[in-house]
Amino acid sequence: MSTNLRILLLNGPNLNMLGKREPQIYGAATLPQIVDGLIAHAKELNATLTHLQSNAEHELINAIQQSLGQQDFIIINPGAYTHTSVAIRDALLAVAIPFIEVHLSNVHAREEFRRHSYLSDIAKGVICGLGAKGYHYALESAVSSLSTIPSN
Ligand SMILES: O=C1C[C@@](O)(C(=O)O)C[C@@H](O)[C@@H]1O
Repeated sequence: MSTNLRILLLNGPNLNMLGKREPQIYGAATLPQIVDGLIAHAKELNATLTHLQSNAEHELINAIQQSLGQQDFIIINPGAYTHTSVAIRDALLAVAIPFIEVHLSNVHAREEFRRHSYLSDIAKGVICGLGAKGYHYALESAVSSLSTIPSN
């Protein structure tokens, strides 16, 4: 397996409130607990995981832009920006880094407005409704897809 795959994990608005925020929907784990588990998992898979959570759309966009040439894959839970942000879609299209969209909750089993995503049709894949495990499945999928790309 190749080494040093670089994966950027982005979490959007209100995901810093995990653990306190509607735990019946989003679970009891805090974001630091989830991220620590993912960093450890990434290490086992010979990947480096960098994380940013932001409540500000422009910070997420800046992080996506700065990923060009620096990151091999993006795992993103855009939070509510999923349903509103043409700008995050455009940033992901601009850098053309493959990404997986993750949601803790099953957005299709909730309010109607959560069913539309500005990102899903350009994502490599979408995982929703599986709680924090969804991030781990995304990580495994990212590493396995990157590891099958032949290197020179
Ligand atoms: O903030 C969030 C979290 C979410 O992305 C999820 O992880 O289930 C689903 C979004 O609809 C919501 O706005």
